[in-house]
Amino acid sequence: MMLKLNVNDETSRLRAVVLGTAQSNGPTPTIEEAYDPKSLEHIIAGTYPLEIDMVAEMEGFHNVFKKYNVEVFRPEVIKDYNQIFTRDIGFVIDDKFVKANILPDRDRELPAIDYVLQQINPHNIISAPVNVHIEGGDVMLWNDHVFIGTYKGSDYKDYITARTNMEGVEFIKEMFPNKIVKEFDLVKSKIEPRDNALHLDCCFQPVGSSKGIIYKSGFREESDYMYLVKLFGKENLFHIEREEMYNMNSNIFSIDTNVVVSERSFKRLNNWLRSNDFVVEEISYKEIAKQEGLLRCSTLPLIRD
Ligand SMILES: NC(=O)NCCC[C@H](N)C(=O)O
Repeated sequence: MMLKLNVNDETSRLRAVVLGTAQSNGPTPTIEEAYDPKSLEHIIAGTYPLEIDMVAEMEGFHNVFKKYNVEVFRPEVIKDYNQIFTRDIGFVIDDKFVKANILPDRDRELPAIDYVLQQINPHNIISAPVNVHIEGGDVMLWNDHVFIGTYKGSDYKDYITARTNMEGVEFIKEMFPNKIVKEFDLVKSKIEPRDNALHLDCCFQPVGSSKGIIYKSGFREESDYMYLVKLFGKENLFHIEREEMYNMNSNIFSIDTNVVVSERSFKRLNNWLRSNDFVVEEISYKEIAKQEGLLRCSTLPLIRD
């Protein structure tokens, strides 16, 4: 049976997804090996998460998918390799699977889902030229729109936390001429996770059919933030603070327009969601959060209604 890919937004009823794995995550990385500032912070502090705890957290996530009868694919396990954040290794737009051109430190992750790609019509798989950098955490669908996080600074190449370049934005425009592609210039830091929007989903994400979660200071340009305010309406955006951004509140995950998986410590956000008639499936994900990724980052949706 071939997979009939279909993703047009972030929140329609989910039918099939790739969920990353924390199995054989490997030993705690060295300072030199870290490729995001939050992992770095925990490596230095001696609080880097343990595999056994992260595996348990991902099982909790998997159980929510089972409850909602979502078909779940897992990557083949590579020995001692981090494969938690499947989101970034590729993404689906409409019926096309776009292979990401990811950070070289992470380039073994994509071949581990080859068995999934083999169930997709090869005409629907897109590869980008080598000058294109793009990761799935920066790509977000909103009906006619594709939102893309990028970094426009001339020092782009110095930032290991800048993962999507303007060539990546142009590539998506060329491949999807019928979409309105809007890029967002994100703040980046190599050393302070509170001032680093690693991907767009670390400072913004739509929920439901008309709402969104946003961290204003994640955007280098106020006009980019204003674009989303105009599109969604200010009253529909839940604004998070610096510490909430650091804890990754914008990185929850939607199973349906009224069902959201969230971290149980996100009290203020979860209350807002419930008061707006969302069903909030609360799970524990605080250990994985130490690696500067959360629930959206751990998933790669293949089919939504
Ligand atoms: N979409 C995301 O924000 N993914 C999180 C990736 C975290 C991982 N430590 C990285 O730096 O690539």
